Amino acid sequence: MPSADAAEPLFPLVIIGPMAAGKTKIGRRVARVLELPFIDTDKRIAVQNGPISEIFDREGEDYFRVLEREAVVEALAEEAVVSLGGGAVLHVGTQADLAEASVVLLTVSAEAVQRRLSGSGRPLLDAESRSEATERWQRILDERMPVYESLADVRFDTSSRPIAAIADDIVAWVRGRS
Ligand SMILES: Nc1ncnc2c1ncn2[C@@H]1O[C@H](COP(=O)(O)OP(=O)(O)O)[C@@H](O)[C@H]1O
Ligand SMILES: O=C(O)C1=C[C@@H](OP(=O)(O)O)[C@@H](O)[C@H](O)C1
Ligand SMILES: [Mg+2]
Repeated sequence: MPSADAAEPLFPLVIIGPMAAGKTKIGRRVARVLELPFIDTDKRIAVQNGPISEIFDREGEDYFRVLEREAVVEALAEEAVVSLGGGAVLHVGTQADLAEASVVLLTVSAEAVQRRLSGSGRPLLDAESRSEATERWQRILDERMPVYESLADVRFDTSSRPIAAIADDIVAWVRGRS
């Protein structure tokens, strides 16, 4: 993992990581504390196109990824805290863009994520049971972890601490580099 360099520009400040790691909730909180705008790319896509699960049903994942890439490009142009969807980092253009950004990776254990998944509206985790959803989550994470790790400047685990405490740690990291 590259080390943070205080000479590098802070923006964009981007939160990445697996589904239900806390990117949306914690990113919003970080933005509030830093008094910056907050952008969640999934939220933007949903405002313009309807719920994510309906986009997957209607048009398929590939179409969602096109919309997602457009939302990411737009978001990264702003001085904001930007939380991405878990799969946004699969796009090679986004990987290149994130190499120039400040990137915070949020991680979470499978045990903790299991409690966060019920009725989550995440089409890739649609399953009969919570344990099946967690198995899917794990398989997807195993595939993506090398990408997350290659892009991250710093990482925080969200499995067992409150959202506010994790957000404060991220803010301290940001302030330490600016
Ligand atoms: N540190 C945490 N402790 C407990 N629950 C959390 C924590 N962070 C997030 N959650 C919960 O997990 C769920 C997923 O959070 P969310 O921010 O939507 O994750 P992501 O955007 O990474 O998919 C939400 O219900 C949220 O309240
Ligand atoms: O990991 C993924 O491929 C996805 C993650 C979701 O966002 P969160 O990571 O915020 O749940 C959302 O973009 C979509 O359901 C696909
Ligand atoms: Mg999210």
